[in-house]
Amino acid sequence: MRPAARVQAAIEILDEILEGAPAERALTAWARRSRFAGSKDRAAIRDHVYDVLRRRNSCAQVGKGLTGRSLMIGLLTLQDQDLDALFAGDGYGPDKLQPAERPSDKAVVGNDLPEWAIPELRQTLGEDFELVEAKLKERAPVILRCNLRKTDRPTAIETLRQQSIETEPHPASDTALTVVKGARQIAQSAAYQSGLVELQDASSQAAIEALPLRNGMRVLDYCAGGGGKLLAMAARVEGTFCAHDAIPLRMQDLPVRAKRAGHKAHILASDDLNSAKPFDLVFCDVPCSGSGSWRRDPDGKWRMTRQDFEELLKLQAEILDQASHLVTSDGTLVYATCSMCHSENTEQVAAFLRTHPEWSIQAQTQWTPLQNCDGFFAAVLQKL
Ligand SMILES: C[S@@+](CC[C@H](N)C(=O)[O-])C[C@H]1O[C@@H](n2cnc3c(N)ncnc32)[C@H](O)[C@@H]1O
Repeated sequence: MRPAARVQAAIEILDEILEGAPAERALTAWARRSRFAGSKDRAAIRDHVYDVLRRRNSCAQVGKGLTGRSLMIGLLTLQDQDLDALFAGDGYGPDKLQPAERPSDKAVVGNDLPEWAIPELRQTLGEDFELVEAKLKERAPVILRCNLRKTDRPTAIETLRQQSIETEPHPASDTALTVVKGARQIAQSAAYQSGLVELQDASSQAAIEALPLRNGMRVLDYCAGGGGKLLAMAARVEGTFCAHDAIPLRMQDLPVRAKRAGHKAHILASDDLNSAKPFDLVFCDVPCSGSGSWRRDPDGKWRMTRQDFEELLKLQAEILDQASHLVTSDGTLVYATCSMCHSENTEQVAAFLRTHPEWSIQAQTQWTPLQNCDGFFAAVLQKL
């Protein structure tokens, strides 16, 4: 496909997203009905769509409208691309640019955040708010976790290099590697397929590294999902690792991932929890706004409403309370989110402590993209 045809494809996909389709679904549906497109075309179109979603307000402002076409005019202007060459009206490219569509001044006012999130983020980030907001417009780096059960970081770097994937150590965690070349080869590489490395952001790895894990512990990942946090914990110590999720289907890949990594994960249904022995550590990676990972999932940023957010806050408090009953009398409860919103993090922990005076905070950490990682929050709570 020529660059202009890729732009036209992005316009059509963005129109579907604006009508309510989730971005991933719209991209997949387009790829299915466009068998002529190769993997490079699909990747380029995806980049256009995600670049727009990261800066939707700015693109709409410069492109003077909230349609796929205006957003792409805005994006390409912000990227200093030759608009007339791309909107030439030939082949499979978009129609010629009309005089009224000429973009407005590139100087953008305002930000690329939903209204409800602005006070939340300001409260957490203080004077870093503008810097973090600017970072959220960028593409996120690809980060790997080297699996300490199978390798160490220098060996993983060398093994990946032999497979044409260049990485460098990430300062946030002793297991984290930033991919600087060859990101698209990772899933097919022997290093990934044999479980030497996993995809995981550096802040999640740093949060796991800071936990008081010891050999022999019984650990429960209460909101396990795909099991990323469970696998990262199991790589660090010998113990019994159990996984639970309110939607068990979300854990369907976990057994295969655990096997690849050389661990065992015991899947527990909600009913099993009632009769389970207490756990030394319960990790709650609760459902959240995802504001810390809006670089990776910018669609999520525009989908959540204030009402959704308030419902999430209630659910988070319920999960924290339920999970606290599953911990041994001297055990550890970890509350984590991939959010930078005040109400989801420190406020949520403070509210829990007010109603559960038998718990105290051992550590509470907020990561932000200014540390070259996704925003993430973890509070380690100990029973008194
Ligand atoms: C942030 S995701 C977990 C991601 C996962 N820990 C990982 O590292 O891949 C939150 C998970 O919580 C689950 N969840 C939602 N409500 C829950 C509840 N009441 N109890 C337990 N899990 C719940 C969701 O199904 C979702 O998989």
